[in-house]
Amino acid sequence: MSSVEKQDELAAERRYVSDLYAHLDAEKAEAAARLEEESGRTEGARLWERDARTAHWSRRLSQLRAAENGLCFGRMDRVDGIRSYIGRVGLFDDEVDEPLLTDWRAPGAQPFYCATEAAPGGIVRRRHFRTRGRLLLGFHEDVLVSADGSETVGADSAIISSLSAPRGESMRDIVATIQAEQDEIIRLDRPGVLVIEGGPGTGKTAVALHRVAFLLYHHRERLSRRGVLVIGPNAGFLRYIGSVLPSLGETDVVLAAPGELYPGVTATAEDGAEQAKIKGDASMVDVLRRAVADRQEIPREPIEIELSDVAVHVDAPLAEQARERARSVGLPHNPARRVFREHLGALLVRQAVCRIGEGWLNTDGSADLYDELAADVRAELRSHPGFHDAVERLWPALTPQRLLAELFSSHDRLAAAAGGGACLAALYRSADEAWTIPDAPLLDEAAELLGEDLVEEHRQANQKKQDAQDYAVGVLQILDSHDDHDDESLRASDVIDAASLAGRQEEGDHRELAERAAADRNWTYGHLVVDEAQELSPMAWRVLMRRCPSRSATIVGDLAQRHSSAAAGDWSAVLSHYVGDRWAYRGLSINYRTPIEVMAVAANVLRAFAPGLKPPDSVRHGDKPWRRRVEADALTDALRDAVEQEAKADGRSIAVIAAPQTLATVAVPEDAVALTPAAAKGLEFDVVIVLAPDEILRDGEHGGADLYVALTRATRRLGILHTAVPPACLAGGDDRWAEVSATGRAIPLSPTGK
Ligand SMILES: Nc1ncnc2c1ncn2[C@@H]1O[C@H](COP(=O)(O)OP(=O)(O)OP(=O)(O)O)[C@@H](O)[C@H]1O
Repeated sequence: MSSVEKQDELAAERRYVSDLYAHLDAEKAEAAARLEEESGRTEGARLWERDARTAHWSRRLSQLRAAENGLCFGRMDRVDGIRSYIGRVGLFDDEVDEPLLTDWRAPGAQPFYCATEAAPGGIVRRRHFRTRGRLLLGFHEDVLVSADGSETVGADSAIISSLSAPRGESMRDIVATIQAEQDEIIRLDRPGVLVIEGGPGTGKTAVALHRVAFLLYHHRERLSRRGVLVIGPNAGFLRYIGSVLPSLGETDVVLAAPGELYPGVTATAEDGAEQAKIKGDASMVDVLRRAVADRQEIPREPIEIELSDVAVHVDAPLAEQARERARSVGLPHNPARRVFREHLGALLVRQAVCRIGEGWLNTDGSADLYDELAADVRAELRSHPGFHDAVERLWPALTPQRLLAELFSSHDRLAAAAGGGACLAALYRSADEAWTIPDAPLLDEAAELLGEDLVEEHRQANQKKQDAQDYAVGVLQILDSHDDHDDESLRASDVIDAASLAGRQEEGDHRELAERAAADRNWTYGHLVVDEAQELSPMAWRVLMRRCPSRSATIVGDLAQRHSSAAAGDWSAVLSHYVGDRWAYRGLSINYRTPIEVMAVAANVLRAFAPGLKPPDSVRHGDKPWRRRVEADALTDALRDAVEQEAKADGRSIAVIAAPQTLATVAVPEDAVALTPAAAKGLEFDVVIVLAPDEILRDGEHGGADLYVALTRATRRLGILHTAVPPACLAGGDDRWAEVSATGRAIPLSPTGK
């Protein structure tokens, strides 16, 4: 295409895109007006109708607003002459009854992502638009089949220019440049569990999030009622990915880190490797069971309760009898407490009446008198502090927090909970220590074993909730059975379920779905996404699977990047317990983050610690990495120089990654963010400087994987500051490294001067 033709084409595309924005503005105005009208409606509409329509218009408005930047990002022309524009939302021209813009998730948009020169799939031309705000800056064109039928070479410049752009603080969506191997996974519309595995930078996170947007688009009613739970390794990572789904117009999503799996607790403290391994093991289910059983006590000495006419005694056989009765009903600990209290009370009443009537009360002949006396004793016991204390001591009401805090701070309780199995002494700690991340799944497991907290206020709250839900179920049934519907119209239960409607009945609960779901331990989600899934322990998987009984899940990870010693080493070990072998696996093989030069260094490290694994192939070139060796006491100065040098190029994000013990000894300049390899998981930066890699390798069971993670965070440049002879996996290969001018006190890399 000549440059004049290209200018004409660009002008035509600009006119089209400008019309699309005019259409978008009109739709936004319409949606805002309808939203205002519905939310201000106080009469003439039933409550559920108003809520449903408000939700509908509110969602449409957020989607239209989210589409503002880069509304339209491409065009494709088919062999039959039909032309489609692809964008963030679908727009339709009612006047001419034709689509103006096809939503990227619609089936009609798929060829835009999949057509290749080898398999053009009926597409002759594809254009990728470059935009800034509302402005169309230019386009890249792939001619997939030339006019004379011979295939021509297309360009992948759209993705290369997207990947070469500097990275900001948060991840961007990739709708404009999804690649064919990613598209196949995003659009995989099968129920059940899907595992996505791939090396660093292969787009696993991006693909999983776009898959959520795809599933919400196609199964909106089912999924937005229950929401989607996305689990990521830590708060920093969740912040980093947090704007991707909103930028795609999706908000019914809860993002949480493993330390937040138990509502009300936000655990960020790490455990030592030994503790984490014990706490994450599935055997903790039995440990907790024994810990609960251990709290159902038998007194060593009889407990005396002084009544007005007689003293009664809770001795071992009596307590044993009450405990067996309470255990036999099969309820969790807290609800079973009522059975224990009633049975113990009954046994004590019998004991009291026998003592009071000893010698004069004949139970055969004076039943009325016996009953009268028993009623008096029962009434007295009911409010007797001694009786309450005895019940509290022998079968205490327990919260998960109390159970765990009292277990970890008692050598005796830990020994009892071990029950002859592996020793739990390493878990000992004081009662007031902060919750650790591996504690969160244990708290949730404990909540299962203890049962709903049946103290009065909770009982009442639950009752209120149940009443509201019963009411809501009734409302929905009546509305659905009495309304006349044609097939196209909304039914009450299509747009709102009983739990949501009940939620809105409850006074003052105007929270969004995501907020309500995050606060409710019993909430079950429509779909689950687990990122960095290779890190999760069997105990964490139990909680997650409880939150997702439908087993509709996208699991994303890379076993080569595994840091945790508590996690399983293969996917079947994780999943077989929940879904047998009924899960699908897809791999990603192209690294979109790390330049070829940096990946060559990282691949050597991977080969050293996991020789069987193949590193992903990078798609683009970048700078050669640099390395330098300094004395340990010169590390801060060398780092300051290096950061200063890298910061000269404006707008570059810089990370310094090192083992915790190294970070503790250096001052990291303000222009850079300091991270351990574990905290750097899933993140990326324009420039990464790794300090003392030998320390990273030495730190813990998976030092090799940690170093591999650290080296693969760079999108442009990698630098390494050694304080010792480089480890074998980073030594040699001089042609792989850039020359660096050694300012300051640099010393030879190794004693041989290499
Ligand atoms: N199709 C694409 N178009 C543009 N950018 C892409 C594409 N696929 C991936 N990327 C970019 O590549 C980078 C790496 O993606 P992502 O973080 O999803 O990889 P990952 O496999 O989860 O990596 P890691 O395992 O290292 O955490 C991100 O900047 C992402 O936006």
